[in-house]
Order: sequence, then C-alpha cells, then structure tokens
Amino acid sequence: MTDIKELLLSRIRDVADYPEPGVMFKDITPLLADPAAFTALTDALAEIAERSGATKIVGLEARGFILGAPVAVRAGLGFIPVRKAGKLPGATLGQAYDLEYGSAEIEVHAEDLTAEDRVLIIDDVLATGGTAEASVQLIRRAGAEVAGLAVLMELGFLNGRDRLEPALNGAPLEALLTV
Ligand SMILES: O=P(O)(O)OC[C@H]1O[C@H](OP(=O)(O)OP(=O)(O)O)[C@H](O)[C@@H]1O
Ligand SMILES: Nc1ncnc2[nH]cnc12
Repeated sequence: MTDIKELLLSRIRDVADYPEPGVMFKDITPLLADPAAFTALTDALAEIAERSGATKIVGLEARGFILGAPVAVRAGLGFIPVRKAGKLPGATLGQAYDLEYGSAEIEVHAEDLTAEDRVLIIDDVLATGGTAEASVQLIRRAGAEVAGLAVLMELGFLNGRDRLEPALNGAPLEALLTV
C-alpha cells in the first residue's frame, strides 16, 4: 500500500453498530481533523477530477460536500450540491433510493446542470451503491454527462460496484481505498 493510502486508512475510525446494530461505520472525522491527511485526500481527488475532464464537481450530502468542495476549488471547477429532499429552494429534480441503513431521496437544482456539463461525482463512502446510483440517474436526467464517480472508500463486501457499474455505463468508478 502507498504512503498516502496508509495515511488515509490510518485516519478512518471504525465504529461498530452505528447508526444501527450490524453496521461498521467508517468515521472520517479524524481524517478531516488532520491537515496533512485532508490535504493529501483533496489532492488525490483533484487529480482524478483533472484526469476525468470534468467541467463540474457534484458532491453528495453531507460528507460528499466536505470532500467535494475543496476538490472543486483545487481543480478550478464549479461545485454543485446534491441534497437530501426538501433542502434546495429552487426548481429541483429528485431521485429516491435505498441505503445500507434506510431509504432517502436526493435532489439537485435543475438549472445547475446542462447538456454541456461533464460531472465528476464525489462522496466519502460507497456502501451498497444506492446513493451513488441515484446520483448518476439524477445527473443524467438533468441532461449532463457523468464523467465518473470518485470516493475515498469503497466497502467491497457490500458489492456497491456491481450495482453501480451498469448505471455508470462505462464511466470510471475510482476508490482511493477498498476495504
Ligand atoms: O452506498 P450507500 O449504501 O448508498 O451508502 C453510502 C452513502 O451513505 C452515507 O451517507 P448518508 O446517507 O449516511 O448521509 P450523511 O453523509 O448525511 O451522513 C455516505 O456518505 C454515502 O453518501
Ligand atoms: N458503513 C458505513 N460507514 C460510513 N458511511 C456509510 N454509508 C453507508 N454505509 C456506511
């Protein structure tokens, strides 16, 4: 494993049985609190953004905002928030989905994405892939192209990649870490 991967992994805390029994929660707050690790993560994701040819970064609420916003600034791209339903004030498009621990709906401002846009989606964790799959569908319905999806960590045992790959339709899924 590279030094950067070791650094990132060492700053992610496992919390058993959160938010419900049977879930091993991957807590990224120690990583965010460490400026060297947070900078290394931002740089690695910005490099993926530059390679992808993306014109915009979409971050998925809430932890995808924390990672996606500095990446957008670093890569010189606009940042578009995909929020949980009911939080955006303008005209929205929405998409329902299932989570490892529940179900939810996400929304985006319809006017934020156009047919000219190539979007890199950023989030912290790929678990079942439900959130990511819904975001891909949402971005396509908004008329934009999906340049790829980048996450800090993929939970391989939940097979989110298998669920997501048909929706990605050839666009890359890049995970800095896989556990
Ligand atoms: O692959 P999935 O099974 O869809 O799970 C992954 C999603 O779950 C978490 O977000 P959560 O909905 O818990 O929201 P939060 O970031 O607001 O805590 C995580 O940040 C991803 O967005
Ligand atoms: N196990 C997990 N840890 C952190 N975020 C998650 N989102 C879905 N499953 C998760």
